Amino acid sequence: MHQANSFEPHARVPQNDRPRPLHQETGAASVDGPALRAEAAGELSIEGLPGGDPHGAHDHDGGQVPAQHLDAIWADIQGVLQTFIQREQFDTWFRRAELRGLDAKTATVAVQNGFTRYFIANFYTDVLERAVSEVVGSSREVIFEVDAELTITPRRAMPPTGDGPAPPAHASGAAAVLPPSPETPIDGIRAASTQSRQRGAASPRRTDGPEQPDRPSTGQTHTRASFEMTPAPRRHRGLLSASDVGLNPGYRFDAFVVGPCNRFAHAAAVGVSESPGQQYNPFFMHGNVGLGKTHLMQSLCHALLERNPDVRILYLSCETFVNHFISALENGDLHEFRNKYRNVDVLVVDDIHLLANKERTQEEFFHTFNTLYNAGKQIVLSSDSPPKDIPTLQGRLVSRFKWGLVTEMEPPCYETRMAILKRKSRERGHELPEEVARLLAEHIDTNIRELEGAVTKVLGYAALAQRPVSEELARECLSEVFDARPSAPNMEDVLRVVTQHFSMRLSDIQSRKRTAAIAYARQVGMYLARRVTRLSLEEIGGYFGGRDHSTVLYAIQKITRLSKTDAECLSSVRELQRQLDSPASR
Ligand SMILES: Nc1ncnc2c1ncn2[C@@H]1O[C@H](COP(=O)(O)OP(=O)(O)OP(=O)(O)O)[C@@H](O)[C@H]1O
Repeated sequence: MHQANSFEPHARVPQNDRPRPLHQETGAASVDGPALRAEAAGELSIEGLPGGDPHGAHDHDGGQVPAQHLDAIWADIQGVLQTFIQREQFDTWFRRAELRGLDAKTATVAVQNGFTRYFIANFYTDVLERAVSEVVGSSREVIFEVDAELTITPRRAMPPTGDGPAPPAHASGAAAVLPPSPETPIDGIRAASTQSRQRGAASPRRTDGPEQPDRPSTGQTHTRASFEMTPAPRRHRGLLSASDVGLNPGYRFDAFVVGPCNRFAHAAAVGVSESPGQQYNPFFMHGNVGLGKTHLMQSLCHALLERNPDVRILYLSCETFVNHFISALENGDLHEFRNKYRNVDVLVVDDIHLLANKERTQEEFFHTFNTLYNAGKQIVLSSDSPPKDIPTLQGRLVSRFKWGLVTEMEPPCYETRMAILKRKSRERGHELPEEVARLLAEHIDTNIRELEGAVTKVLGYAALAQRPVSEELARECLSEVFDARPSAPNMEDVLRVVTQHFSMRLSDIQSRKRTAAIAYARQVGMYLARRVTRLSLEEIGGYFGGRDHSTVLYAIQKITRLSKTDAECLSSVRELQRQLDSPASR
């Protein structure tokens, strides 16, 4: 059974591969590349920063950094900011901002409106100043100015809108050339949503819209309109251009290996593709990462488009929906936003669990859902957990998500793993020897993406080394899978030892409850999480019921203090730390 929810943060974040602040990683990084860097580093130096200031954040003239360097410096500051805060927060508050001035004492940051200034000044000054300090090498007071133009003009230097925080630039400046991954969007549409958001000119603010009834007036299948395609002949057939992913040509039903773990979801997806907007509406798939949700959703889209190339499919991540909505609110473009989302035949939203804790967006999604549903349009959703387990999801959305078909994708059984391994190696032009397939299937049992990665690695390694694919070779190149090296403790371990030690339920630790005992256990957990993982304060807060970074910081400070003065606290912390350090006790 899928159990991810209990140990997952409210927003999914990578644990161990977070980019470090740029100066720590490389000592020099810039979107503008080595030329600017060399010029700046060569000419200028800054007090207290060994090796000089990579950006030339120091000038010859009155302490002001020359304007032509500000964009590169800001791009780096944005990169560091993205390692401190979650991407949605970054996108909301900092993506459009610009650095307008930098001298020995201050950094002047322009933002698009007074509300943003108020919000950043009140809630993000600390992180912003830390990021500035990390990049320029010493602290500056941040001063804000408002520039309404930023609402509509594109940023001069914009960090990439990828799947995660902007990766740090590497000192060498040489990017590794990798083959396109099967998950690489093929039509480059991903950036379009951001651009269109920036293009949107301010128009009169309209935050109200026609409300939809809370439930269809009678049974769903009778009252909804039947599924009729909106006649919209288009030059480019495929997903609507507001989609933020392209369809991977390999993600089709016939490339999907069916086993007991996914048989039901597969059958339902085929059913939806054959009669959209009917019995499986909405179609809600949930399961852990890498189990084939995206593959199935995209197969469904391919099949729909093959049947009718004019079908209007909007396919996007929940994050994009949230960002578009916030942007529409800011720009007073709600009307256009609603037009876009409510005039489709099929709405596919990946990672709908990201609606957690976003009240206004949930409200908007509720109305989008109702409009489409009542018009007989198909809604397809994927999530890491079932509707009822998505934290703070409004009851009316939970119930709507259950109206159609909710299905879980489970980890594949051994036979399915074997079949997938063989299929993936055949797709790459090789037959995996039986004993190698067995070895991989025995050791990689929870994530099909990892299974696929292992095939790629083994075949690639064999080709490079010009050796036959064998058990020995697989063990050699997948040492991380086979070596029984004790792994570093992760959040799951922290939560487990803390709940056991204090005899508490995980749900209590993650709840809003503030009784002294629960709050104390929670604080000890946050303290340990900071010591044994590389997660940011924000991320740690996510695992403790969505607490913010200042709550986590407070907890860490409190337990640090207490463990110096209170013997009981010290003994608890020591015992828990011992358990976390010893894999056998975890
Ligand atoms: N049953 C399957 N048959 C063949 N390939 C599969 C199957 N399930 C998953 N895969 C492959 O595994 C990889 C990961 O699958 P996918 O991206 O669909 O997972 P996901 O559940 O959407 O994960 P996430 O939640 O991380 O987005 C893809 O390359 C996909 O083609």
